[in-house]
Amino acid sequence: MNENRSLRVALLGAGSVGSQVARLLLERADTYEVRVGARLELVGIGVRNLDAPRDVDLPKDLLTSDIDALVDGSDVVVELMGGIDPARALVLRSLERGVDVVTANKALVAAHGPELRAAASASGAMLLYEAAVGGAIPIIRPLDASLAGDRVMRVMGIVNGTTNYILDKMHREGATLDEALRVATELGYAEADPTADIEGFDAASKATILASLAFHTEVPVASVHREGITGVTAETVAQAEKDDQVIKLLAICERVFADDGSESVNARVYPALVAKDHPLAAVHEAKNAIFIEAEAAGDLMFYGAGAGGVETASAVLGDLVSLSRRRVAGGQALHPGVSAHLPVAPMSAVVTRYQVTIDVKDQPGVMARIAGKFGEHGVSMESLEQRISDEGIATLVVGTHQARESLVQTVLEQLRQHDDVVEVRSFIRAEAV
Ligand SMILES: NC(=O)c1ccc[n+]([C@@H]2O[C@H](COP(=O)([O-])OP(=O)(O)OC[C@H]3O[C@@H](n4cnc5c(N)ncnc54)[C@H](O)[C@@H]3O)[C@@H](O)[C@H]2O)c1
Ligand SMILES: N[C@@H](CCO)C(=O)O
Ligand code: NA
Repeated sequence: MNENRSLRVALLGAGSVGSQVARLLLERADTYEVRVGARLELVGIGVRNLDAPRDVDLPKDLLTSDIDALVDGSDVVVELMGGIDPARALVLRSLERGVDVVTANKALVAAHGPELRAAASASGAMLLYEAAVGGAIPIIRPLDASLAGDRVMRVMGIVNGTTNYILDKMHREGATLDEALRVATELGYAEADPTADIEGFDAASKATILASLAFHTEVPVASVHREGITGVTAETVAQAEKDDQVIKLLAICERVFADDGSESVNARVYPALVAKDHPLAAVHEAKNAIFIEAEAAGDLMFYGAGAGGVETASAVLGDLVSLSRRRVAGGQALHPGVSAHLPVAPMSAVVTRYQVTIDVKDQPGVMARIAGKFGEHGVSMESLEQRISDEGIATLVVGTHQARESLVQTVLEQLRQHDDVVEVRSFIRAEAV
């Protein structure tokens, strides 16, 4: 901070989120000065193309394509470019120089969190990333600070706005995935490459961040089991509707206990069935909702805008005000390292419920033989229903009680080879039914 009590803020990226951060930072400069005790002076906005059309009219003299010079002449960097390169190098260089950083870049934090935190700890700089998970919803700080004295057992919820928007439109309006994705992109919810959303990479990055904070351990993004929503068809949606259920892309992070009492953690992302009367089913459009189960606190629920430029800008600005206050007060930045070294349990060790839809040859005794396959492997069935019978083919829907993933996968493999089976049509986990 200089003698005039101002902090030089460099903004990198002026897309959906960045342009809103710039607008609010300029409009609210006087308010923030009072809140922080120093002026947050936007010294430049790093962009790729000075003349690109933008959602917001930004002062031309603030735009620059010389990002290195901008970063090197700042006290705080707000990284809203997205992607790994050059974001990683810019953030790392800033932290190494003792420059505080705010980012919304979950891909970066998930893949390089330990490296970035180490650089911040070494120089005393601060790294905040509230916007990286749940958009506007405060979720990073509650996990990192408010629940620091508790023992979190499970974190579960909807953490990707784009896929929630798409699935919601498929259920409520019969939209196709492609149509709904186009609108979600226009609304500024999707990633620059929307494959990250629909294939579950974005949610997996968020699951890594949530699990690492919740369990104080390192959960590499590569260890997160990931399934996206491209396999969710109009037929799966219609079947869920018939059963008063909806399909939601869920991220689940939990402690897993083996029979010998040893503890590990698991983080996973997949589309799952949710009962229509469960609160998650009422999460529409690009909203997110995250449930935390903690030993002392019990059940907590966080809900709000999970994506969107201006909504996400709120979380970015919250971080900016917060770290600037600390800078003004002269406080030391704290980046607690990993305090538990828990192994990551593979997907095969997970226990949950399942729904399997199987086309079988419609002949005497077939239901009993299919049921027998589940029983043989210790997978207990909750329901077995014959849905349709047409031209000698019957469609069976099997719902299981809690079962281990490895056992269910073995049953599926054997069913695919079974003489009675024409096709295993779909397989989905039932998480909140
Ligand atoms: N959009 C959301 O709802 C949302 C919510 C939470 C977090 N985020 C995260 O925020 C970040 C920004 O997202 P966005 O939606 O604003 O993206 P965006 O694609 O709308 O904007 C990114 C901007 O950065 C610019 N940029 C990219 N690389 C650059 C480079 N090398 N040099 C200069 N400029 C460069 C792009 O030209 C673009 O204008 C991403 O990390 C994203 O994951 C977005
Ligand atoms: N593309 C992301 C942005 C918010 O992180 C989403 O749809 O959730
Ligand atoms: Na958030």
